[in-house]
Amino acid sequence: ANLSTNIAGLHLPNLFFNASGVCCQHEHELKQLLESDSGSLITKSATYEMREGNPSPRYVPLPAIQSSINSMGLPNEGYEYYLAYAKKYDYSNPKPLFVSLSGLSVADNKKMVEGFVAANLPCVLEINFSCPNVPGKPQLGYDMEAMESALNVLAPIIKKPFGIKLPPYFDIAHFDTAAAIFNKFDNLAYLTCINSVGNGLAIDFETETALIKPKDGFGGLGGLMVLNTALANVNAFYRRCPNKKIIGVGGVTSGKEAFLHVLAGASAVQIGTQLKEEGPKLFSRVKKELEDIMVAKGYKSLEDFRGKVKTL
Ligand SMILES: C=Cc1c(C(=O)O)[nH]c(=O)[nH]c1=O
Repeated sequence: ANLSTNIAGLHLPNLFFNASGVCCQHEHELKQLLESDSGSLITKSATYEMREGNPSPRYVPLPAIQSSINSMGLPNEGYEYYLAYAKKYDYSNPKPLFVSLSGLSVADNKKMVEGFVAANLPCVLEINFSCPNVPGKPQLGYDMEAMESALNVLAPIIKKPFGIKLPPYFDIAHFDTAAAIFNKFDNLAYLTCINSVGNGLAIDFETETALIKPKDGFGGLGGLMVLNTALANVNAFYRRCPNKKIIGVGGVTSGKEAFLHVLAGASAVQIGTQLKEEGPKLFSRVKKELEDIMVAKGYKSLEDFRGKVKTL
């Protein structure tokens, strides 16, 4: 079975990679991804300046439901660290490099994008419109006008194919409005759906206390509990944006959920919570699981079933 795929004009040897934020803030973590069975890798969302992020505990697994809650607060080494990494990356490596940028303002995103464009590197830029955990900063992904004006600034500067990281939407009208905006930008080559489901609250029954420290315990939800919201967002934009690819993320713990993401329309699949809990050896497991599923169902490539979810 062939698990290869193409995003933004680049070939990925297999469709799996990390969700931005997991196993990708520091070079040694990115090296682990390079040495794993992932098909690609993406860096932790960068801000213009380095950030420590929110106070801990700020990530907690919810093992009973194979999920997690986080309010990391955008800890990262600052965009120049990731620009330096992208400059010395070996692009003869079969794994393409994706770089995530999450500026605290459009001006910051513009400065970071200009830095990468000036360097003229083969890496793919992904603009994160959906960080739910920066206190006092409403996420761009839920402000349609702000998202469109940010794209009007950034898309012409980037020129090359790029992607955006989207929050989950929960209303058909929002899928319609957002897709209409995205379809205005030809070099917006792909959409990554979904970021964590924002501002959930996990409470410990025994101690009667919130599990994470930032924001009174409010944080982004990930893992199996967000799978069906993720599948809906992948399929909603797959149907509405025929000229764009969709990267599916949310709830992938095994080959089975990855299969469902491709059935919903995903061209690549990212893994966050399960990668955080299991480590990069996860990629060997889910690859094998998906290959076995495809053989059992008689599919030879992802194209044989991508987007072919049936309705009643
Ligand atoms: C980039 C910040 C993000 C963070 C974070 O650093 O808190 N957590 C998420 O679940 N999604 C994000 O996009």
